[in-house]
Amino acid sequence: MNHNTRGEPMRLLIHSAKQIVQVTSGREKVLKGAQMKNIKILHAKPGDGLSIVINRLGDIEAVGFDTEISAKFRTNVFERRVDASDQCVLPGFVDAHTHPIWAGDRVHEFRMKLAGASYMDIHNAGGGIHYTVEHTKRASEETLFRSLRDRLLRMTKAGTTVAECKSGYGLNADTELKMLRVLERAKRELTFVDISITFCGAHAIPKEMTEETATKAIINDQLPAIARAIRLGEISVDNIDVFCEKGVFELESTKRILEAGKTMGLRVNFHADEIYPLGGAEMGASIGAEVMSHLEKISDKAIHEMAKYEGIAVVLPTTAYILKLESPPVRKMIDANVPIALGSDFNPNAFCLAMPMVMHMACILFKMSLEEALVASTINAAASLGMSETHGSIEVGKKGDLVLVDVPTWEHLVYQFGEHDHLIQMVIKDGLVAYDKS
Ligand SMILES: N=CN[C@@H](CCC(=O)O)C(=O)O
Ligand SMILES: [Zn+2]
Repeated sequence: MNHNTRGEPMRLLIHSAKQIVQVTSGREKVLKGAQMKNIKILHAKPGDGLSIVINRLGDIEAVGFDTEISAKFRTNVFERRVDASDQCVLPGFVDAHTHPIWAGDRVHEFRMKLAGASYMDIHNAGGGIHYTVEHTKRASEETLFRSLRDRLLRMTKAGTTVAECKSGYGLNADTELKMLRVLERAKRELTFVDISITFCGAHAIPKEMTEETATKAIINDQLPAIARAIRLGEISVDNIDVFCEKGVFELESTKRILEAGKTMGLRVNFHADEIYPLGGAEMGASIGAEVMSHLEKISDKAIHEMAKYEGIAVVLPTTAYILKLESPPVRKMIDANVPIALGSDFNPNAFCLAMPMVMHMACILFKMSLEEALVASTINAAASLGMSETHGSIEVGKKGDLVLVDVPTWEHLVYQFGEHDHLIQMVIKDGLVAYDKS
């Protein structure tokens, strides 16, 4: 308990829990290598459960046994008390990679893929991202906001309290700005989730352009328009992304766009080496990219380089599964001390919003351990967004973002595939109830 909080009203007391999965307890900002296996867990003692106190700023004030906490806080009034008997408490999940704002689903392409078409076949024939762009261009801001809110709420019900959210279905300044305004509105209005906003105008080459003209349009038209809107306080942008892939934005164009974003103060967080081993991650490492996603085809050299400067690898099991891609070499990356984070990659190609399912798939497809999958969905995912000082673990001083789960031990949330709706009882965001199953 911090000094001078004696007697102050507190926002929330959670008590009687049987496990608190803190993940970290020493203010670690990111975990790598063998550290990803060693998570911090508190266990209730016979007759003494576990408590968490959250103050009126929404920050964690104390974590400990019920008896200690009730003695320390005997003079404090709690705005709300939650009895977590028989429940395990985990940090809110951080989804490190999502494309949640778009109109026009692609269920027809799911059918085409089942019949044998590849992702790039569909993309090159004008479908895929291009199909979603056409629908997103025509959608109003209000329509986009409503569907975004609904998707984010569904994520939160599955335990997500922080999500990285990309634009990228505009491909021109007007529609990209429209998407970024909607994301900004969500960031300001929605209290159940924190959002890290990513500009992904380089998500595909518009049909009427070449790679070169599209690159110039992003650097000379979209980025300046975004910088202007940021200056006017209309939007905020945290990260810059490019779909760096053979036949989309290749190495040279990707580098130019990322460097232009970097000059604007954006964090570099881009799609690399997903389908073809283009060398995207080597290029990313050469410019010190904070984060690279996918990495199915990452080279050994890039793994080595990322480990040297602690570049974070965001791996995406839903996409690898749906597109039947070879898995990224996650074990090799962990052994080399590259910090790994997980994302749902929610998008019209990979319609999955639930981090418990992502963790399960990461264990099976990418051979991650349960602990590694949890670290990758909490502290490391927060680190990928530059937010791990405040999010991603249950520690005093951090944000009160929690998931309360009715399971014998926390591992059940990952083990019981697809059962998160049944198991998650409550999600807390900044000490307020964001979702209550009862
Ligand atoms: N690969 C590029 N971007 C997305 C897919 C976007 C889409 O197909 O609409 C991804 O991360 O998987
Ligand atoms: Zn993506």
